[in-house]
Order: sequence, then structure tokens, then C-alpha cells
Amino acid sequence: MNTELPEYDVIIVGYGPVGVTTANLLGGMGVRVAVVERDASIYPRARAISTDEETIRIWQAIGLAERLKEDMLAGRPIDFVDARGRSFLSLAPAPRGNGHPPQLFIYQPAMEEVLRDGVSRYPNVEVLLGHDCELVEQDSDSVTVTARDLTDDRLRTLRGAYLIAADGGSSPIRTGLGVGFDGRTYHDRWVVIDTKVKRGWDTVDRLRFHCDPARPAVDCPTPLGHHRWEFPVLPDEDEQDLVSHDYIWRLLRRYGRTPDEVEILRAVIYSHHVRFAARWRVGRIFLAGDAAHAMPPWIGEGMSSGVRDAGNLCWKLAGVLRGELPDDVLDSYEVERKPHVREMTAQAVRFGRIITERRPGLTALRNIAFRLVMRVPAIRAYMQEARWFPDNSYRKGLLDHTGGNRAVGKQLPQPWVQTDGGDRARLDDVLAGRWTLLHTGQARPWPAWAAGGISCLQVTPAGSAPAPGTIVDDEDVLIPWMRQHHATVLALRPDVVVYAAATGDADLPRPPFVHPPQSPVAEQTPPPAATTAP
Ligand SMILES: O=C(O)CCc1cccc(O)c1
Repeated sequence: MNTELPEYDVIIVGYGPVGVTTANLLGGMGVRVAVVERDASIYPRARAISTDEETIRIWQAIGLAERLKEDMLAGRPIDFVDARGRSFLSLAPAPRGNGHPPQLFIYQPAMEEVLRDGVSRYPNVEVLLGHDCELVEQDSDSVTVTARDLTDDRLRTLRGAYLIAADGGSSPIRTGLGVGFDGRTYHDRWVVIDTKVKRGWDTVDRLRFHCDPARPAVDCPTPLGHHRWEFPVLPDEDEQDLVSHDYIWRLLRRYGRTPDEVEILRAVIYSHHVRFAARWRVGRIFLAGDAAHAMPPWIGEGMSSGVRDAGNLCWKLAGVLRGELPDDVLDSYEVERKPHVREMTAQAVRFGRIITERRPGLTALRNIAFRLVMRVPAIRAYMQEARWFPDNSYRKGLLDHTGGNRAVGKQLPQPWVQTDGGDRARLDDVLAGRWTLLHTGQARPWPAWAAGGISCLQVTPAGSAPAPGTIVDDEDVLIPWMRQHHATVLALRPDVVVYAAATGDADLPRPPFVHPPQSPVAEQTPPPAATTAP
């Protein structure tokens, strides 16, 4: 056993959207981080094309949401159309209260660049690009990574207290740990074509799933003048033919796209998977993103699910590293995230069935059935507003259900509020990633929490004067939410999920800390500036 203290708190292997979000989150929490990434520069392919309001909320926590949103397309409808281009199902997801647009199209390479620039704010994060992670070993105290610098072939050894494997679907680290997958790989393979629109911005205003039994197709505007097409490889087709420009033009011409309109940037064959790693934690190593789970793309949630992993794991790791939380809190990462990923995956599979059905009789039936049921207002609202979208709430995990309050495990909505200084700010920016007691005024001392130095905020109704120790519920969201959940006090985790709740005279359960949450892991980097209303 190596008795020296590890030089890093966390080593991240893989620097895609999950790795880079993790580096930003941990960087901002003052954690000493090393990132090991094989590629020397950003992967040029646009893999993910969509994200959502909860994911933007995580990027808000690293101060990058507004900049990222500048490069995204928000508020575009999603149409399922028949072989003649007539819509039989139309979605316009409704906001779920996170304070950002419910669904946004992205151009992944541009998004990753902004996220990587964000990491450069943190001197406590060292990024080793062009380094291949060759060996990962762990003992009871640390994880050791042997990485090869691909420019000069030299080996470098790094020791960290924990490791996050964000090294993609083929995750060599997961394989090396002998962790298997539950699930299956679909036989269908798709050609994914990214194009650049030549004539100014794309005039196509929506994602269309062409549910044509002859050959389904995905036709999606993506930001910064790009457009995504996806087509299945049919049983008698050769994959190599399908990525040839001749073949691609044949496919695109059918939808009126010619070399005059768009330039083909790249065409890649992808398989769809439904897979969940059997374990997401092995000792000091955590699997995140595609290394832990894979889903088909039909609700655009693959990448965002990985970013949610980062949002769940990072503050817990920082709390354990600071000695505030016990190590077993880290087991709650998989307990909390896996059911949500499973639910999301099940929805993606259901939508995939609608899109990819190729039996003409069934597709005709599907089109009629959807047109009929969408006339029923309740069904139309459920489908159209995406009420089927899985809720980001936990039943089990780092939660205290004592008292049986329904708020526990739910993430609080994020309205704009007025701070005690009278500024308008988004709720999460006020809470700033700290444990917080939020109450509606019937304050008790809550001594176990007060001893932990936890900040305590009173929510006052819209129209109240700003006062020290309060936030004004300007949009009338927080107080009704608490009333609806029969809670007069909420103990909020750093991810704004309710850890415990109580009402009236009932006491709050004790906090989960082993030490009060105050001491930073290392010199704490100042948090990014809060976004205030214009
Ligand atoms: O990548 C795909 O094939 C579909 C992506 C997507 C994006 C947003 C919503 C949605 O239902 C699918």
C-alpha cells in the first residue's frame, strides 16, 4: 500500500460532455482534479443533438448555462410524420419548472468547447489531453492511473483518492473491472449524417421523424447552421455503401436536399443499445455517462443522462473528500440515478417503436390511432407537453423519509426570486450549491442543522419587502409548492433535492453530516457569478 497522500482528489478519465461537466463541477468545489483524455482535441463529430432544462440547470451551477444556451436552438416542435409528410403526432414539451427551456437542440462540438473553456477557470484542475489511460489499479486508499503521453510515448503515474470513468460506451475501465452489462444491443444500425447548411441558417423549424415504413428518417435542425439526418441501414444494404456520398445524396434528395443546400460534414454508422452496467461503483471507481448506461436516441436523452450522473455524484464526492459526509453516501449515486436512467431508457424504447415500425399494416394503423387519440384533450396534453417525461425524483438514496413527507427526494422547482438585497436571481444561484434549510416562517431552532452551520432562508410571499435571511417568492412558485407538499421546512441538498421535510411542529430529521459542511477540500475557487435578471 502507498502511504503517501494522493496528489489528486479525483481523476476523471474521458473528456466528453460528462467528463468536462464533472471537471467543471469539481473544479468549482475546490477539488484537486486530473483529467486524462486520449484525444488531443475535441471529437469533431456531433453525437448528441439534444438536451433539456434539468441538464441546463446543472450547467447553470457551473456558471455556463447562459453562454451555452446562446449556441442552442430552444422551443422547436417535434413532429412524427407519415410517408407523405403529414403529421400524426406533434410534441411541444412544456416547461417543468427548472427555469430553462424544456428541450434544446445542440451542436456538440461547439458545446464542448464552451465547457472546456469553463474548466480553464480552475487552477486545481489539470487536463492531460493526448494521454491514453493504460492501467487503473486501486487499493483501500487510492486509485493509481498509468497514462501514456501519446506525443512522446512517456508514461505518467497519477494517484487520486477516487476515479470517475467517463470513458464512453466501450469503457476500457469498466471492462478492466469486469463489470458486465444488463440489456441488449439492437441489431438495427443507423447512418448518422451531419451537414452544414450552405444557404444561411436552416429554415427547417422542427425535428421531424419521417415514420415511413420504406425507410424511417430523422431530420433535425441543429444550431450554428447544421442539420442532422439519420437513416437505418436496411437488411440488404452494405454499411460502407451507405456512408458514401453518392448514397447519402440519394437519401437526402428524397427530402429535397442537394449539394446546393448542404455540405456533408460526416457520416457514421451507429448501433443502438439498451444497456446498464451491473455496478456503477467498484471501490473508489465510479462509472458515469455512457460507461454506465446507454439508451437509443429517440427522446434525445443519452448525453443528458450522463450529465445528470455528474450532477448527482460530484457534490457527494466533494462532501466526502472534505470529511463532511461518510464514504457510504457515495453508494447513493447508483441507487438514485439508475432507476431514472431505466425509466428514461424505457421511454426512449417506446418512442423508437413508433418511429422505426416498418410493417406497412401496422404503420397505417399507428397513424390512424394516433390521429384519433390525439383528439382527446387529456391524451393530447399528456403526449404533446411531454408529461410522460420521467420525473427527476428519487425514492431511495441520500434522503430521510422520516415523517413520510412527499417532498423528500424531489428537486425543488427553480423560479426567479428576490434576494435579501433586492436583486432578482435564479433560486439555484442564491442557494449556490450549499445545504440549505428553506422555511416559510414557522422557524424552529433545528439545532442539529444549526450546529452544522447550515444556512437557513425564509421564503416570503411575492410582494414582501426584501429582508436579511429571506428570499421573496416573486413568481409565486416556492410557497405553493411547499404548501402542496405539506411542508413548512425543507432541508435541501446541494443539488436542490429535498433531503428531509417537516411541517408545523414536527421536527426535522438529523442531517447526514459527520462534520459540519464548511471546510473546503483545497483553496476554494470563487463560485461563478450568479445570473441576475437583465
Ligand atoms: O438523435 C435522434 O435521433 C433524435 C434526437 C431527439 C432530440 C430531441 C427530442 C427527441 O424526441 C429526439
